[in-house]
Amino acid sequence: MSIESSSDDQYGELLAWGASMGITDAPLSEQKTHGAGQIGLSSLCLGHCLCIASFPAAGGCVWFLFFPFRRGLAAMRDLSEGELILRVPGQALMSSKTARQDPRLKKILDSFPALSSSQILTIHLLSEIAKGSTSQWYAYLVHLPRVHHTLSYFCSFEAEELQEDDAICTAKSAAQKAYADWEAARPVILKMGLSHRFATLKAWLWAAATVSSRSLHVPWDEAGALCPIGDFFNYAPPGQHEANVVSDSPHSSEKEQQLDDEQSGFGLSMRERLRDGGYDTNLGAYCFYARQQYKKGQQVLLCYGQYNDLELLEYYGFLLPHNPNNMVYLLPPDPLEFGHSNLGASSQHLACRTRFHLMANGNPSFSLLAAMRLSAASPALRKSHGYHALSGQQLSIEVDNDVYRWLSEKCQKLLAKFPTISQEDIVLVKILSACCDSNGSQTVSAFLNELSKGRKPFPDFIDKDLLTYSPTVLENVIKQLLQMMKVEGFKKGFSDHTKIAYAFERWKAAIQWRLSHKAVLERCIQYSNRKLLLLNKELLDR
Ligand SMILES: C[S@@+](CC[C@H](N)C(=O)[O-])C[C@H]1O[C@@H](n2cnc3c(N)ncnc32)[C@H](O)[C@@H]1O
Repeated sequence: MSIESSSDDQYGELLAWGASMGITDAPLSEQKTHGAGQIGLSSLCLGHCLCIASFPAAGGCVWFLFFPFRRGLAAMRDLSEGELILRVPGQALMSSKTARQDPRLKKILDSFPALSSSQILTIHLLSEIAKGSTSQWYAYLVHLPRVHHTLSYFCSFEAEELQEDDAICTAKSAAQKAYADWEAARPVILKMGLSHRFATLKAWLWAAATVSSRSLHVPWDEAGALCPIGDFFNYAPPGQHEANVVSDSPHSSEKEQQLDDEQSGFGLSMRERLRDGGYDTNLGAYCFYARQQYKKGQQVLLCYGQYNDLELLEYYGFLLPHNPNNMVYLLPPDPLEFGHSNLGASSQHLACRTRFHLMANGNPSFSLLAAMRLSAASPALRKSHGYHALSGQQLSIEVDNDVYRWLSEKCQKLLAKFPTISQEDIVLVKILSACCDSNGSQTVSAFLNELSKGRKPFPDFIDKDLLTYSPTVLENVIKQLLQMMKVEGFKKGFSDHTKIAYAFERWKAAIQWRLSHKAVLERCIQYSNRKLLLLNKELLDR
């Protein structure tokens, strides 16, 4: 078993509370044999299929800072694909419905009709936490994570470190939206008479991020519901086994390209999307199914939906080492860029921007390729053979030549706009990881001390292989670290090692995000250049 099973002591009360609420991982047949009303046959709600466990968090964990482990659910025995593995009855969920079951909260909420569902759920969470041990969800609430690193937490420096305009804008908007939501919800929190600490922006950010990163879809409320125990499942992206993210091999056919496009777009099979489970109105419970076979001890994962890297960071505060659904949006060129008139060219580009993107493996999406081919074709060719492009076919070798040259140059230009190169990002991530992983706060402070004394050789705890990087790369990295030390938030937090370490984690996440963004552009350049070589050969052979 590559995991550490968490003792029943630590989660004993939660598991017993879960059983009393009817949460169970026992098979439905047992419930039938023993009759309804005896769902919790065992005194603990887990143990038949699942247990709470800690898994090594290498590569993907952002918020479990000083603990290189991530909590999740493990298989207690071999599980087969499609097996029902957990049921959480509706009465155990926290949603806007249960918010309105609290008569005091309902009365106040009724006088604030403009609040969104997410705001209501966030207020509900804060109000239950404020109740302490008298809350019916107390046993669950005490196990919620204390820290999140969703984009709403990013300060201006951290947002800018994403280095890409759309991403920076998304991060800043997330922080602004959280602030605006808090301002609008604060009168409700104050009217409820909760203590001042529950009305702070800090408390709001935490509660809103908890809702964002843990709520599951329910049919009756767009904010979803908090689902005790069910929200212990960590995430696996859809289509993980089909997509070959790291492969650099070009597509052998346009058909294959279309298939990839569909898998990473709207073409996921219903089965792929739904087999994880959802709220079952017949059973009156949230039901979870094994999405694949699991061996005893393996981590059981849940697909929360299809997200690119920025969305994972925005809603969940973490990044996957390889996300098959990552993408880089890219608007197709205007025909004018190829010296052709744009009369008669499609003007739908802005309307369906998301369909124009580079996929995680660097290949253009089906729609982007079709649009580039149409733009690169002469008006006459566009008119006579444009439909070929729309069905994924080449219009001519010359057109494809122009397309892939444009694409390669475009990606090079985009890469050149970034203030750092990938190698510098890699070194920075290594340094920040060393700061956060080894000795936690002590390491951070030792590191900052070394830096403030202007010592150029990296402190001992930093990976020695850093010295194999070119002096220019290292100089630039040191410049960035020193620049970061001047940032107001960091300066103030120097005495608080935990705060600094959290800030390092967010900074690291921003750098990792831009690294994976650049990696897609780099893969696209390689892909386009390989295509150009093949096309040139075809031209010569003609
Ligand atoms: C619904 S909770 C899952 C359970 C959570 N690990 C816990 O201990 O409560 C979602 C959060 O878990 C973490 N998480 C989930 N899947 C992850 C993954 N594949 N890699 C890294 N972190 C993940 C992220 O912090 C995310 O916001």
